[in-house]
Amino acid sequence: MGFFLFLFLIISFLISVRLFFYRTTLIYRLKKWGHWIEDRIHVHQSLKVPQLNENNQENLFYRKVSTYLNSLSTIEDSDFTNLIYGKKPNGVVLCLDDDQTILDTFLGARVSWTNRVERIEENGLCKKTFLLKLKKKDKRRILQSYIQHIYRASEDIDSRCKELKLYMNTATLSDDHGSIGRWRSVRLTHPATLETIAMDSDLKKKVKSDLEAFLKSRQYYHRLGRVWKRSYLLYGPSGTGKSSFIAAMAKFLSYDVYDIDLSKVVDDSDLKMLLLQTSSKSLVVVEDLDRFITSNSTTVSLSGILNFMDGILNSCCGDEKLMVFTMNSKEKMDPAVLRPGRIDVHIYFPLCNFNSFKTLANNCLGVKDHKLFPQVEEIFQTGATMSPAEMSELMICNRGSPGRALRSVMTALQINGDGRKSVLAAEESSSSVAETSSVLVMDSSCSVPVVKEIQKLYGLLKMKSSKKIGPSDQFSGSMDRR
Ligand SMILES: Nc1ncnc2c1ncn2[C@@H]1O[C@H](COP(=O)(O)OP(=O)(O)OP(=O)(O)O)[C@@H](O)[C@H]1O
Ligand SMILES: [Mg+2]
Repeated sequence: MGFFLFLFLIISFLISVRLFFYRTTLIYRLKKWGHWIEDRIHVHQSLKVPQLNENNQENLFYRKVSTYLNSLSTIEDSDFTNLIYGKKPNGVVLCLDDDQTILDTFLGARVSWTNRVERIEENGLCKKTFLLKLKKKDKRRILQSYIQHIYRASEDIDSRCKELKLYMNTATLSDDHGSIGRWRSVRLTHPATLETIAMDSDLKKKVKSDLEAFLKSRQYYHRLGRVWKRSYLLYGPSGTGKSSFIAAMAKFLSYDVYDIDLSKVVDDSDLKMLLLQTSSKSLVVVEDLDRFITSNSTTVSLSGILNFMDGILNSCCGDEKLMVFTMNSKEKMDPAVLRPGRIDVHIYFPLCNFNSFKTLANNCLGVKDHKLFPQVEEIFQTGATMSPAEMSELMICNRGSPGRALRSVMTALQINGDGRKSVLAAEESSSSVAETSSVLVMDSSCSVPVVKEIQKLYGLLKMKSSKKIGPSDQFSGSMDRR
């Protein structure tokens, strides 16, 4: 009995000591002393990573080390650190303080980094250096792979926090800030994401997984001896979300967008030059390709465009590229333009159906369900439809009252419905949904003239509704329209 009591007391004592160590900073202190003693026993080597090289130019490795160190979990656990406003909205990042040291471990070796900042009295400038200290015995074993690890990790972080850019080609060479050769850039601020695009949910999933598979297939493309690129054709009536989808794709992939305006391209070789000046991990976009090809409104020849879409030059302008072309209709297109390899994925953007209406109602009005939904569904069943652009603007104009917004959508659909029925009946026979291993095709009915009719009708509706709505609604109701 006495023995068990003694054992119990010993165990309780040990648990209390352990709790005491962990609840206080003692364990932390002990670890620190342990490291201090270990550091005195081993021979260390120090390596400097200066911010500037001998020509006073930026040492890019310094920036990579900085990104890497600021992402380490040890910085979160350090005694003190700086909180700095980050690139992402509402994002705050941790940042090493001057002369702060943090620890890192790699392949079982412990290394320390010190953020050395020397102030130069004469000119008041600072000389910044990262000082890497590691055991001499670990140096040969880990240094090479540790440097590669820092490179990879910082590039990964950079691509995740990257600010996306939209490049547009200019008619002449530009030396403005943010320009590269003939490309001029602005921040890509389009708010569309794949989630906000009203689109058949299965198709959206297929596109997402196609994009994800593309991102992972570097080895595959290289083994096949093919350029790591994929081409998409987005086609459908005006206002169905093709341009918004491009912005959403760019965000999903974290790629910059190079938007080529063919009317500003002088000739075939000019088009080649533009392509050569694009970087990898980008989306190269040509909007309204059908208009340029069928109306000869560009000085670029058809063969120039075909070579641009799938020529030898593609292999010289950086890997990992998506090419996206938009059209209202592909009917009058030369089959050579659409052949696999030039276009891998065809995505049709249809006018609204009940499902896309629900997505738009959720986006624009924050309404997931409403008592008027069954009536709207009935109207869609009669074959009435309109473009998502028209529908979302009707909703935005009336966003103060979801009921009024839905009624205005219903009225627009009803007035238009009779006219569309005959069009849809004629087109239904030709509608199909098909998919092959490399090509996604979704065809259904569309007719641009009808969209124009709705635009006229929409003008009338807007006038009517603007009489009832408040000043903010009137403002958005008078938004510029195509
Ligand atoms: N499928 C959609 N889902 C969500 N919003 C959409 C959709 N289609 C259009 N819109 C809205 O309508 C507006 C116009 O869309 P967008 O410019 O992407 O159409 P488009 O197909 O590129 O038209 P165009 O052929 O005339 O260039 C966008 O601001 C977007 O908010
Ligand atoms: Mg567009």
